[in-house]
Amino acid sequence: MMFGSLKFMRRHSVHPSVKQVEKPPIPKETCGSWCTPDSTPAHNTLTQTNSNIETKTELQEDVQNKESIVSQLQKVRLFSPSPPPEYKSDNDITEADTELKEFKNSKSEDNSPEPPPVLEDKLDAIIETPQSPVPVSPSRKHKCKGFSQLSAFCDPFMPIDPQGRRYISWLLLVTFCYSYNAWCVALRATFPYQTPENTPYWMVADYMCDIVYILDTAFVKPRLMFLNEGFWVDDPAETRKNYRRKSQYKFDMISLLPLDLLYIYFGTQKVILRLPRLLKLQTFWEFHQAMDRVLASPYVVRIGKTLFYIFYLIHLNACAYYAMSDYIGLGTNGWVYDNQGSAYIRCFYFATKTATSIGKNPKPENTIEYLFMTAAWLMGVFVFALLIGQIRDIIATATRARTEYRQTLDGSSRYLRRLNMPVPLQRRVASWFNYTWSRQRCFDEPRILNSLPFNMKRDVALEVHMTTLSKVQLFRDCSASLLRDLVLQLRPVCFLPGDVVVRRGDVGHQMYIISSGECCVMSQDEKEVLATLQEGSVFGEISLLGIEGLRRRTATVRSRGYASLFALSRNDLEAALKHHKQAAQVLRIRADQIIRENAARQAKQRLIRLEAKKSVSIHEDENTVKRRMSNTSSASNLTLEGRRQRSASAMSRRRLSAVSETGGQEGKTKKDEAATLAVTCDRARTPLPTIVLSGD
Ligand SMILES: Nc1ncnc2c1ncn2[C@@H]1O[C@@H]2COP(=O)(O)O[C@H]2[C@H]1O
Repeated sequence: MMFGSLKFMRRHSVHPSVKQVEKPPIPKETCGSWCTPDSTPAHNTLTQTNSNIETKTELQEDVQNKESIVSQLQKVRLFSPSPPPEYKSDNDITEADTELKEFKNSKSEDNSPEPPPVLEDKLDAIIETPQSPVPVSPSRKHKCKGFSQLSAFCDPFMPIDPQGRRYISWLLLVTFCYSYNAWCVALRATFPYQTPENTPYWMVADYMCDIVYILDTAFVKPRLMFLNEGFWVDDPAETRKNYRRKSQYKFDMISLLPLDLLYIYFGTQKVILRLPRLLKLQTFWEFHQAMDRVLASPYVVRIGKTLFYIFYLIHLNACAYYAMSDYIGLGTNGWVYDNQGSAYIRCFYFATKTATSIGKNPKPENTIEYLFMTAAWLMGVFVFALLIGQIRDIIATATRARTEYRQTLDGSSRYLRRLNMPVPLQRRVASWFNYTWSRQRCFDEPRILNSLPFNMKRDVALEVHMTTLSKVQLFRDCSASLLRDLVLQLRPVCFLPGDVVVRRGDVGHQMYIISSGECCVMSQDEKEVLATLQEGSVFGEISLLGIEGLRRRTATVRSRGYASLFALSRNDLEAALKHHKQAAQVLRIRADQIIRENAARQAKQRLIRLEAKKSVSIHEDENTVKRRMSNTSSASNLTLEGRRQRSASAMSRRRLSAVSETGGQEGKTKKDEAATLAVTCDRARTPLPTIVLSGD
C-alpha cells in the first residue's frame, strides 16, 4: 500500500491548477517527457529518500518536501498559481530557458532503468498495421534466426511470404521458363529450326525448364502462406492443403504431364507434345501482378505485358503462316512464303503486316489461303484494339495527375486574367501551383486518403510525414498517442519566398510545423530577424493557447524561400491538448520562454533608445551653456554663484523639453515612457498569467 502510493506520487505530475484525483499508475512509457516529475529534482529527492521511509510520518514529511520543491519550480512557470517572489536581476528572465535545460538534463541523469524511446522507435509502435504480410508468427521468426533469407527460402519446411522479394524473384524464373516454352514450342513445331544436330541442346533447355516447373509445383507453391480471415497461415500442412484446393494446382499438374515420353514413338521432332507446358499461365499472371504491386511505376509492367501478348499473337500468326506455306508448298504461288531469306523473319514480317493492316498483303489464291487471311485480319483487328486501348489506358492513368494539374493551372490563369488581376499576383499564383506540384505531385491528397478506412488513413499519413514529424520536439517530448491524434488534422500548405505566414496583431487560427524550408520571425518593425525556424520547428502556437492578452499574433513570420508547412487549426489543437495535458505544458513553457525573451528584448531596445536621447540632450545643454558663458563673460555684475544657478536651471529646463519632445513624437510623456519601461521590464521578469485552455 505504502509503496503503491509512493509509485503513484513518482509517476504523476502535480499541476496546481488541477485538482489531484487518485488514478491507477500509468505505464512508464506514457510519461516519457521532461515535464513529468520522473525527471524533476523533486523526483530525484524523493527517490533518494524513499528507501529510508518506513513510517507513515516519514512518508508524509517526504510528500511535503516534494510538494515544496515542485511548487518552487512552478513559481517561474506560466501556470504558477501564486505571485512569484521578487526577481533580482535581468538573468531571471532567461530562467525558463535554464529550467527547460535542467529538466532535460535531469531526464538523462534519471536512474530509471528504461530510457525514453526516441520518436522513430515510437513511430514503429504507432503504426499498427503490418507493413507487409511477412508472417508475424513467432514460430517462423524463431526458425529464421541465424539463417540467411535465401537458405530459409530453400528450406523445404519453411513457409514462404507471397509478397517477399525471394518469391517474386522465383516467379521471374518460372515466368522465364514459361515464356521459353510458349515461344519455342510453336517455333520448333512449325519452323525447321530443330535439327538432329541441335536437338540435345534444345532438350537440355527443355528439361531445365521442366525442373523449375517441378520445383515450383512440389516445393514452392505448397509452402506459400495465405490469409485466412485476416490471419496469415504459415503452418506447412495448411499451406499445402490450400495449394491443392486451388485450380492452379490442377493446371500446374497437367502442365507437368510427361508427354515427352512419347518421343520414343513419334521422335524428338514432335515438339508439340510439350504443349501442356503452356498451361502454367497462372504463374505468368501472378508474376505480373506481383511486379505491379511492388514497382514504383507499374505502367512499365503493364505496357510490357501488353506488348508480350501482341508479339506473341504475331509470333503465332507467323508460325501458322509458315505451317500453311509448308503445307501448300513453299514458293508454289504468290501468297505462300517463297523460302527466301530467314524464314522466321520473313514470316514474322508478313504476320505483322497482316495484323496491323499496314502495307500491301499478298493476294490469297485459294480457299484455304482466303480463310487464313480472314482469320489473320480478324486477329489483327483484335490486336490493334488491344494495343491501342491498353496503351491509351496505361498512359492516361500514368499522366492523369499531371493532366489534372495542367487543367487546374490553366483554369486559374484564365480566371485571374478575366478578373484583370495584377501580373505579379498572377505570377505568384502560377509559381505556387508549380511549387505545390513539384512537392506533392497531386492536389487531391485528401480525396485519396478519405477513401481509406480511418486507421489505414492515419498510418498512411504517419508514414508519409514520418521524416518531418520525427524532428518535431513537441512530439518527441510527449506521448506517441498525441502524434496519432494529430497526424490526420495536419494540412499541408506551401508558401512562396517572402510570403507572410502569420502577421503580428492578427487573430490566430492555426499553428504551423515546418516540413521543409525556413521561416523568419520578424521584429516589431520587421527590420530585424528574431529567429530563423527550420524543419521540424513549431510556431504560431502562442495566440492559440488562450493566454489572457495574447490572443493575437505576437510576431510576423515570413517564409524565407519556398516553405512547406503543416497547418493545425485552433479547434484541432484544443481538442488534442484537452486529452494531452503534458503537450499543453510543453507548449505553455515554450510560449512562456518566447514571451519573456521578446519582452526582455523590447525593454532593452527602449532603454537603449532612451539612453541615446538622454546623452544627445545633455550634449546639447553643455554646448549651450558654453556659448552663453562666452557671451556673458563681459557681464561682470553677475556673481559666479548666480551664473551657476542659472546654468543649472537652463539645463534642467532643456532636459524637460527634450523629454516632452520625445513624448510628443511617440504619443507619450517621458513619465509615461518610464512607466511603460518599468511595466515591460516587470513583465519580462514576472510570470505571465495562468493560461486557460478551453476545455481544461
Ligand atoms: N523570439 C521568438 N523566437 C521564436 N519564435 C517566436 C518568437 N517570437 C514569436 N515567435 C513565434 O511566432 C509566432 C507568431 O504567432 P503567435 O504569437 O501565435 O506565436 C508566435 C511564436 O510561435
